[in-house]
Amino acid sequence: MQRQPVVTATFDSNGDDESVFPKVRNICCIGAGYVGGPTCAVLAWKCPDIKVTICDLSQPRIDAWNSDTLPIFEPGLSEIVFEARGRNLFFTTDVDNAIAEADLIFVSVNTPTKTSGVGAGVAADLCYVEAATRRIAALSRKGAIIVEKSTVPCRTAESMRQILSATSPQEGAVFEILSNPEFLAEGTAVEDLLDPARILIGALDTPRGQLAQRRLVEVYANWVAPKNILTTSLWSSELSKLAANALLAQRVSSINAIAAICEATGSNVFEVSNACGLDPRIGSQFLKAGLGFGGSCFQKDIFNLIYLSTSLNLPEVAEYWAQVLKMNEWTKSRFTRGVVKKMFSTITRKTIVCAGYAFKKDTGDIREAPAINVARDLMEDGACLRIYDPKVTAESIHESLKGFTYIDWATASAAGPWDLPQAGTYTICPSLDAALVNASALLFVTDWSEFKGLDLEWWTATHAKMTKPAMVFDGRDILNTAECAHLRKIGFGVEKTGVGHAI
Ligand SMILES: NC(=O)C1=CN([C@@H]2O[C@H](COP(=O)(O)OP(=O)(O)OC[C@H]3O[C@@H](n4cnc5c(N)ncnc54)[C@H](O)[C@@H]3O)[C@@H](O)[C@H]2O)C=CC1
Ligand SMILES: O=C(O)[C@H]1O[C@H](OP(=O)(O)OP(=O)(O)OC[C@H]2O[C@@H](n3ccc(=O)[nH]c3=O)[C@H](O)[C@@H]2O)[C@H](O)[C@@H](O)[C@@H]1O
Repeated sequence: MQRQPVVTATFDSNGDDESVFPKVRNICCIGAGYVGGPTCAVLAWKCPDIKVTICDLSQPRIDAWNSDTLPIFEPGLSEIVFEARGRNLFFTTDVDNAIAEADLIFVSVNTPTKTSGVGAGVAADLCYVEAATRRIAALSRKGAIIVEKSTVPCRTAESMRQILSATSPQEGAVFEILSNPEFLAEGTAVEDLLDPARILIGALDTPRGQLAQRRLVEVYANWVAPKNILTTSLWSSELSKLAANALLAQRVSSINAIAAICEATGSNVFEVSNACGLDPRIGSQFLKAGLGFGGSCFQKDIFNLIYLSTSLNLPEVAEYWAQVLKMNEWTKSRFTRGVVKKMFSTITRKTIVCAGYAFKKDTGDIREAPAINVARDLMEDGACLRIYDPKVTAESIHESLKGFTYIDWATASAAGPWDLPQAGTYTICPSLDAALVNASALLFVTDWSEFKGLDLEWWTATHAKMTKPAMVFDGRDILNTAECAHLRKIGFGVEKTGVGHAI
């Protein structure tokens, strides 16, 4: 029998019978990534009466979630997963069954920037959101509350609604779409989820939309204070997520622009940002100058905003946001240019240590990490790079440096200074101490806590084993003013991003 689409019944806004969406008991999360995994693990931990099934198409990812070594590193996450897993938290590749059973479905799939076709390089690729929506339409037996967790362009819920209306074969299935963007930051995901600054839930202003919104509010109310749960319209909620990331990224680009002025004028960007941040109208957060922002979202979400502005015929708005990205790219390359310049304008065959590779501390994620640009630029200039990061896997470093020659640690560590057969190579090192033997320069590229507060003895021993003149380039505010002075006394050349030499 041919399946008949149920067109109007699925979004009938007059049906405000509470039983349409009973209290949430069974949640499915599509996408077991950096957002879906931690978000729904915390939800399950906080709501033992709700069954939470996190599903993904990737078998290795689900296997890792079901193992002792989770696929992502987040402080505090494993304890939560180990406690809830098997009780009311489940990880599976059986996406279809999880959808069929659920009364609320989070869509937490990836929304990367398109790499080809219309909008290539700027527009969000919604193919994963659409595929998930079509799966829900096909399999949800009675309908469900569908929650956009992924970051999506404004009005994506409308496209999802049309797909559900046109393709759901289940007679009488009732769907409602909410927007509930995620604001967690990697490295502090568990903290952010347990004590969120706000939970944002957007819904249509219809009785059914409001009912669905109430159901999701009830879930969060298990651990989030009511004053921190914000309800808005669907479109405001979708746009708020893009706006929040754009505003945060803009602050980072703004302070990096000031950092360049500081270096040229002999001032100190950390003193400047402290002075500015004490004004409560400005605030102190997100004013740390450095190597530029990385991570999977800031760039992608600003591109998204640029594409939206352009398609709304607002070229000046698009240009404004494009400048934030331009400044970020310039910041990353400025750092590398500074390194080359200070090392007598040549780094060919010089051993340079890249301390950190993740886009920020407390994560193993390297998506859009400034370290990748730095590593590639330095190798193109002939450096023999030694990379050390406490959490990033060798596999992902290799993936990000395809096309460059890898030299294993045994070979690299046996070679003396300038002894490597080839310029422009990289090695992954077992520790920072080991990496520094015979190195010409140490670059702080990620703000790992273990790089901070290294004592005078350590620095003296390090200077002794490095090739002279030994240089330290601090791109992540690792060294304070007193430490910089101590290091110079020992004999290091020290350059800190955003800090000009006193005149
Ligand atoms: N990474 C972060 O810190 C944050 C990300 N976001 C947003 O959340 C969304 C997800 O981001 P991440 O978790 O970082 O991505 P991710 O790439 O780590 O995870 C997405 C997962 O979805 C799975 N998937 C894709 N299509 C599927 C389908 N049809 N059925 C089942 N599984 C499917 C993929 O296999 C992948 O494992 C994005 O829109 C992102 O912008 C929002 C806030 C923070
Ligand atoms: O949508 C997302 O993916 C998330 O993006 C960011 O979170 P995240 O990218 O994980 O990490 P951030 O702490 O925001 O740092 C982003 C980048 O900016 C850099 N940064 C941050 C702050 C600062 O002052 N200076 C600075 O250079 C960091 O080193 C890092 O490379 C936002 O902070 C989250 O609210 C949002 O949910």
